[in-house]
Amino acid sequence: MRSDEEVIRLVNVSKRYYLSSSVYIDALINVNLTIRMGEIAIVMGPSGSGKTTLMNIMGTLDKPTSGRVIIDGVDVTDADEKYLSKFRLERLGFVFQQYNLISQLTALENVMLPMLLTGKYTKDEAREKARLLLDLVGVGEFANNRPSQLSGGQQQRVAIARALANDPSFIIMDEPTGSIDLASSYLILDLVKLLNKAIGVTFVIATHNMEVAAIGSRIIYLRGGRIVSESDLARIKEEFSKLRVDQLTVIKSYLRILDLEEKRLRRLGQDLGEIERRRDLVNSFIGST
Ligand SMILES: Nc1ncnc2c1ncn2[C@@H]1O[C@H](COP(=O)(O)OP(=O)(O)OP(=O)(O)O)[C@@H](O)[C@H]1O
Repeated sequence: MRSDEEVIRLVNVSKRYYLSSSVYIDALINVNLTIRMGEIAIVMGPSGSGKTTLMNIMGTLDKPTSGRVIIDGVDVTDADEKYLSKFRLERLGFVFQQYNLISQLTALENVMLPMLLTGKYTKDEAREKARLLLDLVGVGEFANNRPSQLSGGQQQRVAIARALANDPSFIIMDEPTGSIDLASSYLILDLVKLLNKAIGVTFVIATHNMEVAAIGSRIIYLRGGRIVSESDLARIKEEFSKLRVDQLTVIKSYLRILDLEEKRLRRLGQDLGEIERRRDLVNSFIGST
């Protein structure tokens, strides 16, 4: 596969959910989208904007009501479930918020399973590759632990190793850091970046989290089932980067507090140096903005 090659192409994809014979929700409306090899594509948007529906369609877990879905150059729109489950196993990797590891199996066995299911690996080959994959994601020493004996971040890394097992064309991640602490989240994000840069793994990641989004090479922003245009995206980025507090209100209040403190210190006959220092700080901050 060449590096500019398309791994996903959606052509006029729409998805309508019927709640009754006459009431429906358009979860996706005429979505056209191409994801190329080597991208980290981020899917964002408000709750209910269609992210999960889009991810499920890209992962061949759901079918569009109309439009075409082409993965790895194969039009899978009308493919049956038997074909699709083999297709998913051999070509796609999935990492979910809740890890979805099999609780009765060890970390090693969880990573071996997708390889064994293809029938293309002997048990020894699968075991050896699974060990290497666990080392690669930094949890090799926990190979024989069951998921319940691992932290959330460690389980997520096992899930990434499992997703890599059959060398997928791309990995779909749904809120990959949603259930883990901050330190583990950074590890996972660094790992995703490294896998992308060093090994060229393609990722499609749905998230609400701007820190996750920041590792992306592209943001696909959904609103009301439609992809928001690139020009709107600049505005959305600006919205995100805006301070959520009104700077002027904070500064004015703070200056009033300093006035009050000054009065109090004068009353007590104390040194005003600290008050002056703080005023200078605020003034230099105002001067810099
Ligand atoms: N199985 C279903 N039956 C009926 N309506 C559905 C179904 N799945 C999703 N929807 C509706 O389709 C729209 C898009 O849902 P979707 O789950 O794709 O959004 P989302 O962006 O992933 O939301 P969130 O961020 O809250 O998970 C919503 O209005 C939702 O209520």
